[in-house]
Amino acid sequence: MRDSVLTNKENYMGSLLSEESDLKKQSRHFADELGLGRISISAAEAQLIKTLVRMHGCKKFVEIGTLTGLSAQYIFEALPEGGELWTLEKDEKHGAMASQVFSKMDQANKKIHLVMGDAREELEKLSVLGPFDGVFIDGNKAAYFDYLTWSEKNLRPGGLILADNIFLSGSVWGEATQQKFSEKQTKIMNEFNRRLADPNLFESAIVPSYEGLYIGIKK
Ligand SMILES: C[S@@+](CC[C@H](N)C(=O)[O-])C[C@H]1O[C@@H](n2cnc3c(N)ncnc32)[C@H](O)[C@@H]1O
Repeated sequence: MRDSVLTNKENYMGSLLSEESDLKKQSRHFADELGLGRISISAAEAQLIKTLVRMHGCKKFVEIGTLTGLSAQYIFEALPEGGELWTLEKDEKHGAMASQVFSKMDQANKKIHLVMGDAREELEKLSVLGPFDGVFIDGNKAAYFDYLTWSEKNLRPGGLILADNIFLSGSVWGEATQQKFSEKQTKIMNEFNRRLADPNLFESAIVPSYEGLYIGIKK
C-alpha cells in the first residue's frame, strides 16, 4: 500500500521480501497509470494475506475489489491444485487491466474468475457455488457490512475472513483524515468492526497495519 505513507518499519519489512514478479509489477504499473497506486496493497500485507490463505488451506476463495489484480495474484499463488478464485470488480477500466494480467497467469491447475459488476449483486449470484473457504474484503467501504453478511451465509464453518482498511485512516476512532470518509462510511465500518469482534460469531484479530487488516474465522 501507499508508498508515500510507508513508515521505516514497513519499508524494512518490504526490504526482506523477494522482488515482485514482472506480472505483479504490471498490476502496480496499471494501478499507477490509473492514479491509484496508493490503494494497491503493499507487498508486506499481500504476503501476509497469502500466508494466511495458505495456512488456512483455502481452496475456494472470493476477493471483493480486484483493482488491477495485484492482491488476486498473491491469493491465487496460495491456493492448492484445483483451487478457484473469484475476484469481483465493478469498474470496467480496472477490470480490463486485471483481465490482461490474469490472461498471462498459469491456470493449468487452478482457475481465476474475474466477475464484473456491483459486488453486492454478483455475490448473490455466486452463492450457488458455495460454500467458500475464505473471502478478502477490499471493495466499496460503505458495503463492508453487507459483504460480511454474505460471508456469514456463504463461508463454511471455520472459513477465513480478511478485510483491509478497517481503520478508514483513523476515522473510525474520530480522527480527521486527509482522505474524506463520509459519516455513513464511518458508521458502517464501525458496525462491521463490532460484528467481527463478536466472539459468538467469529474468532478474530486485528493486524495494526497502517490501514488495519481484520482476520476473522467464522464459528
Ligand atoms: C482498494 S481497491 C482493491 C485493491 C486490490 N484488492 C489490490 O490490493 O490489488 C478497491 C476496488 O474495489 C472496486 N469497487 C468499489 N466499489 C465496488 C463495488 N460496489 N463492487 C465491486 N467492486 C467495487 C474499485 O473499483 C477498486 O478497484
